Amino acid sequence: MLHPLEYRDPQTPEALARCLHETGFAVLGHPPIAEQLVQAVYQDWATFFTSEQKHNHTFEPEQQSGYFPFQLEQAKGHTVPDLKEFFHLYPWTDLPAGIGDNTHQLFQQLNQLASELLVWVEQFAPETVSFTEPLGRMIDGSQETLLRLIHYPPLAEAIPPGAIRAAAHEDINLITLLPAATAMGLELLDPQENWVSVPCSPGDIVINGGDMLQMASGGYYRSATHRVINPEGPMSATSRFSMPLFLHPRREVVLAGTTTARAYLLERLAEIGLLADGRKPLS
Ligand SMILES: O=C(O)CCC(=O)C(=O)O
Ligand SMILES: [Fe+2]
Repeated sequence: MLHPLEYRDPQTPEALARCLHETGFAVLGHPPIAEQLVQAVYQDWATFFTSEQKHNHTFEPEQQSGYFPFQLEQAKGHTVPDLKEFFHLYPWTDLPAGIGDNTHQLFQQLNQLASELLVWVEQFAPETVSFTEPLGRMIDGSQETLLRLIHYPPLAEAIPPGAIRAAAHEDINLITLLPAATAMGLELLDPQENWVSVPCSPGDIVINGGDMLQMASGGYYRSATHRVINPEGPMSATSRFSMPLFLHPRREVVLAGTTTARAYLLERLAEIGLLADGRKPLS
């Protein structure tokens, strides 16, 4: 099911649409993104997460841009915080010192690839599915799209009960492009409710549909539930890095009916309490 679809294979546009319909997930092999670029970006951010300067970039709740520290404390209520720290980079976010142009290049290249994939997704949707504007264009010039650079540190000896690297969730946005992470751990909940491990060969890109695509397609495309599980054995002493690009439409784009992308996002953020206390991240 999750065999990589080859970017250049003429069957791939249709197969990608089918995967996003059936499972909400696909893996793209040999995409037009240089693996060296991905590795260079991982290197830069590994250095950032190691240095104490990261604390000078702590996010502002209003903007949701910047560094989100690892949350050691036991969270209130039912939620246990994920075992991760991360940085949210929007097109307008200032890069921390030491982060080079590679990160901007990767952002731009992934964004361009996403436009192409969205054209395929629209082209191979059934005629009964109509979008309010061409899907590929919804993300043009969007200031809401963000690259989330994530560091999952080695597991501590005592982790809070139930805490995992990333708890089961769906992404809010249209689609997500995820260059292969540095280690395994990503799992997808398939339509039969089984957790399936998502492969991550270096160079591949994992694609998943989000809630906005599900809504804009009247439910045709699935927003798949996924999570990142904790490693076992020697791997638990190692870090894992990943960097999903969450593609968001421009804020005024109408997703369905009269709901704009902005209104939908605010609704979702209010639901998860983000607007109230600014602690929870955006996906
Ligand atoms: O780290 C990963 O592989 C996935 C992360 C993820 O799903 C998210 O941040 O929304
Ligand atoms: Fe996610």
